[in-house]
Amino acid sequence: MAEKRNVFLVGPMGAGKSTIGRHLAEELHLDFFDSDQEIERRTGADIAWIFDLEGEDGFRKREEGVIHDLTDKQGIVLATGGGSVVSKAVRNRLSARGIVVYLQTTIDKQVARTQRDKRRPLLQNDDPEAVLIALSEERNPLYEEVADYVIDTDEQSARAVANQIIGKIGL
Ligand SMILES: Nc1ncnc2c1ncn2[C@@H]1O[C@H](COP(=O)(O)OP(=O)(O)O)[C@@H](O)[C@H]1O
Ligand SMILES: O=C(O)C1=C[C@@H](OP(=O)(O)O)[C@@H](O)[C@H](O)C1
Ligand SMILES: [Mg+2]
Repeated sequence: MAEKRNVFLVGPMGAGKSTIGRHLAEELHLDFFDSDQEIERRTGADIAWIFDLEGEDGFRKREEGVIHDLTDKQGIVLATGGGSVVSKAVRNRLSARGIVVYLQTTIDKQVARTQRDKRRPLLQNDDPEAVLIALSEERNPLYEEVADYVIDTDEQSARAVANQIIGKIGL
């Protein structure tokens, strides 16, 4: 049987990777994974607690390991965490193992979509917008580097974005 393709979603916090990924997997009849959820499942600890105990470096090591393991699979949609692409090993692994889709959005939408959710430790401070701007300067070139496709998520519902991805990637 022909190898089943994987779809990997990358992009910043609030781009909609976790939400759109779920819809995409449902539509394509693929299994859905989320690297943050998988880290929490394996450790039995939430992301904020891991950041507290192990720092961002500890979290990144776990994230890299989880993404490496999940990308061994075939026929999955994987929503990655927004910072995972900082690792070159992660970027290489995603490129080698599936179709990489960069979900793009504006800083304003990121702020609006993440402000009520206390689960993102990097945004629990006085000026989350400034953090998102700084991260975008560092990471947007990396999302672009690794992406096979770039999709704007600003003006459409999560389900509509999932359908647009399906149209573009031709799965
Ligand atoms: N296209 C969209 N339009 C409106 N709201 C969205 C869209 N995509 C995601 N959201 C909402 O934004 C929030 C963050 O989405 P999430 O999937 O967690 O993003 P990410 O995983 O990229 O950080 C959630 O409340 C989700 O329902
Ligand atoms: O951008 C980041 O560094 C992070 C993004 C989060 O995932 P989402 O991109 O799904 O919000 C999560 O992995 C963690 O809070 C760190
Ligand atoms: Mg997510």
